[in-house]
Amino acid sequence: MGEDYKYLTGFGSHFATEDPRCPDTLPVGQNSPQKCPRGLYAEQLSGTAFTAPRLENSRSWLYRIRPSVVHMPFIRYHGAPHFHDNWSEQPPDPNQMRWSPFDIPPGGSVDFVDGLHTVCGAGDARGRHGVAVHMYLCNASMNNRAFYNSDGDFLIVPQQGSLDIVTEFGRIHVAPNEIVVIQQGMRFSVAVSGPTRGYILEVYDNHFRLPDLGPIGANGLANPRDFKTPVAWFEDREVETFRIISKFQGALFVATQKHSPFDVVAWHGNYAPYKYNLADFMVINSVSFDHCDPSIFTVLTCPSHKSGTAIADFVIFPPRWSVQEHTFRPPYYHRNCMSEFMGLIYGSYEAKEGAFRPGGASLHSMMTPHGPDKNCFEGASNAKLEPQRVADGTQSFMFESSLSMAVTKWGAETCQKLDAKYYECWQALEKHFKISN
Ligand SMILES: O=C(O)Cc1cc(O)ccc1O
Ligand SMILES: [Fe+2]
Repeated sequence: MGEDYKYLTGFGSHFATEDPRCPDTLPVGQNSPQKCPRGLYAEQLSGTAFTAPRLENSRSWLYRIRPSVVHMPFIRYHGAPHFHDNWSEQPPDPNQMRWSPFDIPPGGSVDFVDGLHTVCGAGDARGRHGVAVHMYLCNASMNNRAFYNSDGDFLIVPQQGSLDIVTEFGRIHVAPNEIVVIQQGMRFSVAVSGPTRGYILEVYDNHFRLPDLGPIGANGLANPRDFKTPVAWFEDREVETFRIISKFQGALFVATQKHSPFDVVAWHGNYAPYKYNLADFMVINSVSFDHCDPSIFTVLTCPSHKSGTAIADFVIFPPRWSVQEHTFRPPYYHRNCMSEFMGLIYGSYEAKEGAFRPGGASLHSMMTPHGPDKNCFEGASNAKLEPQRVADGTQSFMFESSLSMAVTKWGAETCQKLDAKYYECWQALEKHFKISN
C-alpha cells in the first residue's frame, strides 16, 4: 500500500538515491568508474540532447545489475489494437464532442498496456512533434511485463482505482486526484486492484515543466517541493520470460529477456518520474471582478517553439472560493485557437452539470464554439453574488493543445460513448436582447 513508498521531493531536482538495502553504491566523484561498486553496470538515460542548454539538460545515471541492452530482438506486438497514432482513420469533425464514461472491460485479464485506447491526437512521432490523448481501461496487473515509450512522455491522470507503479527509478503509488509523469524511455510496470480507469496526455516534443509565474512571484500554483520522485528500489529476479513492450514510431514492439528490468540499485540525476497531488495546488484567481482565463490553473506545461504557446498544458479546475463581484462567474462562451480536451476525475463540472461525468470526456476543437449550457447560464446570470465555494467535491481538468487533434475510430465509433445529442444542451439558450437597456 501507499505507506511503504518513499519519495524525494522537488521538481527537476538533481537527485541521488540508493536502495536502503545497499548503501554506498553510488560511485563517488565520477559516473563511470572502471569497476562500479557491487559489480553493477553504469548506464546513462538521456532525456535531452547531450548539448541541450544547461537549464533544460536532463539525464540520469543508473547503476544496475545488468544493462538494458540484455534482451532478445524486438518483434511487433499486437496486444493493444486501439493504441496508435494513426490520425487519418476518420474524416475531420469540428463538432463539439462529449463522451459518457468509457467502459472498463469486465473480468480480470486486461492490463494497463493492453487497456490503452487512443482517443485523439495530432503530429508525428518520427518528427518528435505531437500530442495524443489516451484512456487506460484495465482490470489486471502487468505480470512480468514492462512498458516504455520511445516517442514521448506520459502524464497519467488516474480516475478510478490507484496504480502501484514499479519503475527503473523506484516505486510510485498514485491514486485518483494525483498524477504521475513517466518520461520517454523509462520502463515501468503497473499493478492495479480491480477495475481501473484513467486518462493519459502524451507529448512528443518536450518534457513537462512548471509554468512561469510572472507577476505572481516566486510561489504559487504547483509548488516545486510538492513533486515527488521515488527512491531507488531494485529486485534481483530471474524469470523464464520478462516482456519489455515499447512504443516506437507509433507502433508497439515486444522483446523478451530472462530478468526483471527493475534492477537499478542506485541512481542519480534529474531525469526521473514524479507524482503530484492535485490537492497541493495553490489556486490564484480574481478577487475583484471578471473571469480569469483558465491558464491560471496550469499545473504543468509542455512548451512548443512558439513563445507562450504549449504543445499541451495540463490545467485543473480545483475546489476554490469564487468571490468576483458583478461578474458572470462560470466559464465564458468561447472559441479558441487551441484544442480543449476535458476529463472529470470526480464530481461535476460547473459549466455543464449534466452528462459530463467522471470517467467521460469532452473535446472542443479549434475554433469550435462552446460554453455554459442553458441551466448554467440562467443560474449564474441570476445568482446572488456572495462568496461561494465552487467545485467542492469535484476535480475536472483540461489538456489544452496548440495542435489540432483528430479523433480515432475508437474514439468516434468503436467505444460507443460519443453523445450524438451533446449540441442540444445549448439549443435552448434564449434571446435576451432588448434594444433599450
Ligand atoms: O470549459 C471550458 O471550455 C474550459 C474553460 C474554462 C474557463 O474557466 C474558461 C475558458 C475555458 O475554455
Ligand atoms: Fe474553452
